[in-house]
Amino acid sequence: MSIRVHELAKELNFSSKEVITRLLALGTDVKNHLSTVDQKDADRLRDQLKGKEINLDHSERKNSEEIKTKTSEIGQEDRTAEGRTSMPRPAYQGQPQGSRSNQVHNQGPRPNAQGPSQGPRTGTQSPRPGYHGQGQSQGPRQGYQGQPSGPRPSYQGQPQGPRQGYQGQSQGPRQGYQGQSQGPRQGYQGQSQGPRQGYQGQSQGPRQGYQGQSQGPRQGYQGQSQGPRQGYQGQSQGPRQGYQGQSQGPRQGYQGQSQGPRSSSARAGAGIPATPVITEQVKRQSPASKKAQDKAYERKREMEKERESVLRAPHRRVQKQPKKEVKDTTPKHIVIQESISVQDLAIKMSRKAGELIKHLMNLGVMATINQELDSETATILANEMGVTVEVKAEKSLAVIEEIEDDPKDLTLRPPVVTVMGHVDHGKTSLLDAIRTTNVTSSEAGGITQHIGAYQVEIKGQKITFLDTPGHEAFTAMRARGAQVTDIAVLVVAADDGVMPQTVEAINHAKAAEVPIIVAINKIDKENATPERVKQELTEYGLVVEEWGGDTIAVPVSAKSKVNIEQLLEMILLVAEVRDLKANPNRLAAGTVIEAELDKGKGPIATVLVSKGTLNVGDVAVAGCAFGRIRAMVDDKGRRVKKAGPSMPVEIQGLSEVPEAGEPFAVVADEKLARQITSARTAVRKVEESKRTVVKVSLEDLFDKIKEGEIKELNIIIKADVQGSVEALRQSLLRLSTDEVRVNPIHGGVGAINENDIMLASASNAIIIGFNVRADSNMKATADLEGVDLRFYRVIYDAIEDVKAAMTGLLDPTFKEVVLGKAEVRQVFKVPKAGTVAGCMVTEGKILRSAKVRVIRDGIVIHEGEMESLRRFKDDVKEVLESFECGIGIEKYNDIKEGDILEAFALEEEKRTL
Ligand SMILES: Nc1nc2c(ncn2[C@@H]2O[C@H](COP(=O)(O)OP(=O)(O)OP(=O)(O)O)[C@@H](O)[C@H]2O)c(=O)[nH]1
Repeated sequence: MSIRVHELAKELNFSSKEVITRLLALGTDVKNHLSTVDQKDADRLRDQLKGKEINLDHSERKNSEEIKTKTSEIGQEDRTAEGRTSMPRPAYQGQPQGSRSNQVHNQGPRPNAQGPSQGPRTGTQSPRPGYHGQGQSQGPRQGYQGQPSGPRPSYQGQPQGPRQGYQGQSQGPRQGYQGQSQGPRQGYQGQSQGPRQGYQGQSQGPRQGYQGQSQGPRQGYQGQSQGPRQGYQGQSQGPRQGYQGQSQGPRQGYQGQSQGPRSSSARAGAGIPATPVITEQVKRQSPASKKAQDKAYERKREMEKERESVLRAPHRRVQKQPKKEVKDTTPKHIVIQESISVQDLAIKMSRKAGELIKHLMNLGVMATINQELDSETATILANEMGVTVEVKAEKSLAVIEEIEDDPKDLTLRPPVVTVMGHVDHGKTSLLDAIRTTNVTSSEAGGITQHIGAYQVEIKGQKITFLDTPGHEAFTAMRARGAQVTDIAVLVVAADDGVMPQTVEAINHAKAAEVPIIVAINKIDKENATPERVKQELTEYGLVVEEWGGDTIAVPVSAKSKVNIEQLLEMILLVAEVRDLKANPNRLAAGTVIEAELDKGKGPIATVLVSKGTLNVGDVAVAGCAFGRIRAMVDDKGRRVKKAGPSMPVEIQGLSEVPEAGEPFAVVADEKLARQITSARTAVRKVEESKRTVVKVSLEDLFDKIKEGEIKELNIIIKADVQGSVEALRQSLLRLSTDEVRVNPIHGGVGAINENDIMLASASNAIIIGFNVRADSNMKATADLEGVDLRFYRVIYDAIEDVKAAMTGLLDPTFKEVVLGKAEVRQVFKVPKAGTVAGCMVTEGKILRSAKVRVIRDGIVIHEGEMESLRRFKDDVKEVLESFECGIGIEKYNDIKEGDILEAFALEEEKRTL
């Protein structure tokens, strides 16, 4: 009856592998655990193992010394076909005497086994895995080697306890162990002197693995070697891997009496185990060995702790280091553009925005996180914080680069005309007359649309008229940087002559360096005196041709449509002289004339093409708006697909409503358009935050002159009477020097109005008010536009200030601060006290201590001290807005109802130069 290997193994309480080995040793052919073994072979194995079992039982009750004996006996019974067994063992040679894997004293023929081996083997002689020999081992040790007479992987020496890998005086050949084995074995060589793999007992040649008394460098164990070793070394002095008993060389792992440096744990003396790994075997060890082992264990623990702390220490340092590095990595140098927000700067500097704001406060700048800082402020701030700054003006996307056209590509384009003039002089009528008297038959029947501009054709040539008459719109557009007008038509009613707004218009056109054609209108009227108009015009630098000048003046009647064509011809003539040209074959660019949000069409904008040709389908950018042009309509309401230079068209397709006066341009694609508009939005934000920056002021005039920024000081003079305007103008003109020319671009009678501010803004001028005021709205506008307003009551003061500013000596020690305004509602004559004005405080507050100024129709008629301030019958120190009060002015009684009393104080001001 046969039995399967695994069943037999189970029965014998062995592993299948072991059973297979044993069966093979018995000559039974088995391959694996499923192989069948016949009854006879199984019995043979059973018989063989019977004795061993007895021994095993017995050995469990013995101490290690006995165990050794038992194992020897077991070895005789040949559990592993090695030692004294008669079974062949692979790789064994010589006379093995030491313990080997599971076999001691085996004598049987083994494959390659020759001679009595004494070297170390895998395992020991004790009933421990891998232990054999006479090592006097007392405790379980791994890799321990006392004074082994044979080399073993790991442990060698005088083992006292059962150890893994221990080999005492083993004599049998073992795997990896070579005691005094003399027979040729694989891996083992007892007293062999030749090179061996694995153990070599007393060999002297180079060996791999163990070497008994070898002195050469060895891998693995070396008995008395003296060289450096890896692992434990018994008495060895040579280099070894694994354990070495009394080694003196540097070793890796455990070293018995070694004196050399060791990595990992080290044990003193021979036979002290490195680690108590095999707990089962601890039971068997003697008290002495136990004590020694405990000691060793404790010591090892200590060493491990030490080692751990050493390992941790640098780790901790490594963890801390990055923190330090984070601080150190704060940039020391940054590159910024011309402006940067506090937040962005903080990010660039790797600092907190709050920190920057704090520093800014220390520098006297109150800023929010989103506030844009100019490069100068940002540089000062960063320097304060130890960071150097490089300002790199990157090419801004916000500005579409101007492409210079080749002169040969340029062709004549129609002139763009703006009609200006005084109120009611007939501007609108003239524009209508021109539009309706349009001479082209081809356009007859076309419904004229008001899209902000229109074109007329005369003698085959076109003229573009901007629909919004007046210099206000013209200047407002200029203030936005758009100068679309080529020629100004100045309408002067022949029956009225040159009026204040006529003068304004002349000055605005001159400031823009736009040629003027005078249309003397209403000549149909009986009281029309065109000659007087021509006469008056000369006073403003416009001398008509017939009087030897270069100003073209055409007498017209808008109402009767007289001389309209002649006017148009004159416009063409001037245009011809100006040689107005553009390149039609390029991407279009121009200006937004008007824009609105149409309920049906969305954002619509009338644009005037200045160069190139605009096509439906083009992607256009207008200010901060962009989009693909869906449709275009001309001034006659016709759908068009193209619009060349000087042609006004209404376009649809923009993302939002752009502002009038903003430039527009066609770009390559929507992506670029999007980039440009987002850059412009950013720029706009910056500009908004910089709005308060004064363009030119008397305070910084000297600096700007010095820096060469200003070569011309533009001044607008507003005075109570024309005589004062003239007097101031002449005096200021005389201040011109080689470095800077004083240029009074406009002078007029009356209060400072929005047009003055717009002109000043567009022309970078300052405004001098002589005996006139600007209302609070105008002041706010001036502040917004960055226009410097100056008020004087003495011409000499005004002259002196400008002079001082030009020479860098301006000393505005006192600055006037308007405290409040009161409107005179009633005037009382009080005996002895004089005239008292019953007022309503309309703005701010009136202080008793303040100075007071009497303004009538925007003109300052008196300035003096306040004599009394009363609420009902009580004297008070101040009266707030919306309260009534009585004001008496020192030595002044000419107060009238409707006058404005302005309370002001003079505050000392530090010079800013
Ligand atoms: N007799 C006569 N009257 C004219 C002539 N041109 C305009 N008018 C009249 O003058 C008045 C003012 O004309 P507008 O065209 O409104 O003048 P404006 O300059 O546009 O006026 P504002 O829009 O207020 O600035 C109207 O009543 C017109 O009829 C003209 O050539 N002859």
